[in-house]
Amino acid sequence: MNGDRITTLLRMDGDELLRSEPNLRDFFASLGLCLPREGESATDYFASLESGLLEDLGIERSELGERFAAFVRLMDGLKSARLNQGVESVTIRGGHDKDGNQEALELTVRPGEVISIVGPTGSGKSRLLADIEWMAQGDSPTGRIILINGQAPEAGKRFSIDHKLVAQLSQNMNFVMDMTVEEFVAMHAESRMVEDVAGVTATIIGLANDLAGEKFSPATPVTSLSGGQSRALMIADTSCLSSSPIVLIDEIENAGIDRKRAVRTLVDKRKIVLMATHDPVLALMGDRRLVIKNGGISRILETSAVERANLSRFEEMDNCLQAVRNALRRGERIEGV
Ligand SMILES: Nc1ncnc2c1ncn2[C@@H]1O[C@H](COP(=O)(O)OP(=O)(O)OP(=O)(O)O)[C@@H](O)[C@H]1O
Repeated sequence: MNGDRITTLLRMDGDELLRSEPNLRDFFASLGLCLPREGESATDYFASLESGLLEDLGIERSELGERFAAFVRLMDGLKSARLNQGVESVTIRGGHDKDGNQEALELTVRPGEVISIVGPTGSGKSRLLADIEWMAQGDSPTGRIILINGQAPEAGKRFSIDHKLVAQLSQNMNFVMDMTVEEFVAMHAESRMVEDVAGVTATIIGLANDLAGEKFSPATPVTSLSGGQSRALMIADTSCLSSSPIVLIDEIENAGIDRKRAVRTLVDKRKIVLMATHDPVLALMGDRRLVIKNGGISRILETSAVERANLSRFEEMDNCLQAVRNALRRGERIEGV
């Protein structure tokens, strides 16, 4: 289909390539590679990579071109999919908290915004996500009303499974099917009618392995994936295959996956992202944060410039803790910190 375009991209100067297709940065990052330099085409770059490095990364040189092509097709497919399906805004019209006190607010969120949801355990963060997922119309325990483009969605849209407006990544991923990872992802890719099922499947599994601490193979049965691995697979799958304009993320916990990278993978300028979290770094990645107390939204805070400036410091602290966690998982002593 777009073979000429792929050939052109492969021959383009590295700098120009990344300027015209900034998303390709993710392609190189997902393989653990640096970016091609100015004056160097992707083809030249692939040819110049050291064999030892490729071996370490577990990629054959001959696969690089195919993977590149699969990524470009995926990117083009997503662009042409009607990504936001006409969703210009989501409005949360307040209901009441657990004691019946009114939640006096009307909050409108637009594509490109990332909203974090914070609050103590049991305060109602998941409930808020569920209200949005099911586009509550005063018929949930909170009495909230969710509007799409300022209007109540038609019942058909609300309960449609094929054209879901919302992609929900929930806390528990329980696979019950007797399938390998590859079969599972391929089945999903087929159901989304992508052209290059094998390429897309390889891209998703590659991305999931980048996010997961412990690697898994395409032949691993989905039922034997760990919590973190299945979560990583779901994140990669959602980011590559979901065309839903609204993405809900319920706590990317510390199950050994690269949480910040996972969130960056899911955030798309054309989507509305709402994320419940207890993690300060993830919370501050949002443009605004909703503070939930006793079942109601008690405050809406815009992430301030000072908080953003602090974020890099918190990230450093988080990286340090993450290194300790990883060392602990590897069975090492934690003495040299
Ligand atoms: N406004 C409300 N009115 C009545 N019940 C509510 C309200 N908000 C939340 N609940 C209920 O409170 C319980 C806890 O809420 P929820 O699971 O959303 O908490 P959470 O903040 O996600 O907790 P955690 O951080 O542990 O995941 C649920 O049973 C939920 O349905």
